[in-house]
Amino acid sequence: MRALLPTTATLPLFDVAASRRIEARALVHSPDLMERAGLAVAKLALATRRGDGPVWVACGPGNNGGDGRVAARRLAEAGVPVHIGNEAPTHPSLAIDALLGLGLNRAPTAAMLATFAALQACGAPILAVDLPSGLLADTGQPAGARAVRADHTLTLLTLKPGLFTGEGRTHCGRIWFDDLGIAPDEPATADLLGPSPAPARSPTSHKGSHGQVVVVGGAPGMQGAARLAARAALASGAGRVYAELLGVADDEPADPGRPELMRGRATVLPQAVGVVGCGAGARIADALPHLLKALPRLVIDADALNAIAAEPALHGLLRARPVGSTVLTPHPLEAARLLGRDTAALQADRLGAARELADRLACTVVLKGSGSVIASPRERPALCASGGPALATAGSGDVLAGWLGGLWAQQPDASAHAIACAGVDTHARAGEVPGVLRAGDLVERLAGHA
Ligand SMILES: NC(=O)C1=CN([C@@H]2O[C@H](COP(=O)(O)OP(=O)(O)OC[C@H]3O[C@@H](n4cnc5c(N)ncnc54)[C@H](O)[C@@H]3O)[C@@H](O)[C@H]2O)[C@@H](O)CC1
Ligand SMILES: Nc1ncnc2c1ncn2[C@@H]1O[C@H](COP(=O)(O)OP(=O)(O)O)[C@@H](O)[C@H]1O
Repeated sequence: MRALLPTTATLPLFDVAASRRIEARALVHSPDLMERAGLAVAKLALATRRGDGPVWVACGPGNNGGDGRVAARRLAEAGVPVHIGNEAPTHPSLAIDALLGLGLNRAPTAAMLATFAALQACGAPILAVDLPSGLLADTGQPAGARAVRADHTLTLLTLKPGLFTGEGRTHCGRIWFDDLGIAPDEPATADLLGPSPAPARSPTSHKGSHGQVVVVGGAPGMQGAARLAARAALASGAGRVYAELLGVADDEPADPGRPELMRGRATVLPQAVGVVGCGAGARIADALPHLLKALPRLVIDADALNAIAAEPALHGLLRARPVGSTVLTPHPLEAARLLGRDTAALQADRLGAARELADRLACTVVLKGSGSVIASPRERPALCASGGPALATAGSGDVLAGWLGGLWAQQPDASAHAIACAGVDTHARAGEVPGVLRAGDLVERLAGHA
């Protein structure tokens, strides 16, 4: 058993169907899985209970409840007072949520919701078995009005996508993992990203070795977004970074605070990686047909995504681009516009939505937000569990777009999917600070990583 985040390597994620197949095969040679699960829960309970009061174990009707009952027995054997039931004992030292796990298949009943509420009100830390009750393992969405908000979640046998995306992170608390001694014997449903190394820099390299980026955006009043993207591209180590600022006279500097940045035009930089759309306003729609046809590698963000959503003709140009040459970085609202649905429906299945969008537009899609999803046609999707609410501030998405463009400029042979996986995770890790991280400061933290 181990605490999982921050991840130190890429790890496999398995959805409910895959987890059940793995479990069924494992049970043939290891029929004592539930004993192992319960023992692991009991061990973590001993480490996380607060005080000497009884451990409350709330057990559901299925095997999740079975795990809870084994844990209760093990705790009792260790001399810990245990209370099994749907109502809290007096002054519990810990509450174990063993109500519902992988078998959640409908909105919780009123009686179940009442037990959730009692868990939440009992005053003890909550340890969820496998996943917080009421949370769907595939999507990280509550199946009904509410799911348990645990302080710790001990996930068993496999890691499930819903722990890390959607509402997963708010419900799981600290995530622990015990594989119960079983090695998964089928390909993962998705990858949970580990850390990525910075691009290598040869001792004899020069700026021409590290590629070019052109950021197209910065309409009147929104230059900051384009400048943040350009600064991030520069911080990644790109050799030359140009800003095509739609709202700034040609003889003005690209960024008075960052003299390394240059003015430039995508039309005369045919080898540059284009980072298109940051603070670009509606005018970007006119430039997009040329950009989509001319630039060999593109990161498309913000207003450019909205322009594409509004103009079906641009879908055809996107789809006509070479495989692996385009990354789209929508936040949930932008992704919802591109798919023609509402944000809540999109968030209800982030992994599915990102895959659908990637297939429809033949692009790599980074669906941003807690548990960013990276999906590309014919690739296994990836989930990023790094990052946190310090990134929930204006401009952090512009920084991501520029960072991806800068990484790609330096690694022209890398696929869009590989660049997106590496860049999203590094950007998110740089954002793991208490409080809020201003986007300009995020760039400085990223510069430390390059
Ligand atoms: N069988 C084993 O050896 C192992 C089992 N494990 C545990 O088993 C769990 C899966 O067990 P199950 O497949 O029995 O599923 P669960 O125990 O998660 O739930 C299934 C039961 O809950 C009911 N239910 C579903 N949604 C409900 C709702 N909204 N309100 C009220 N009741 C609802 C179902 O009708 C069924 O009776 C895993 O999450 C894990 O905790 C793992 O520990 C791995 C090993
Ligand atoms: N709670 C959070 N947890 C993890 N990452 C977050 C969170 N909130 C925001 N982010 C990240 O911050 C960035 C915000 O991007 P975006 O919404 O486009 O902002 P902006 O348009 O202001 O630049 C994305 O990379 C997103 O994944």
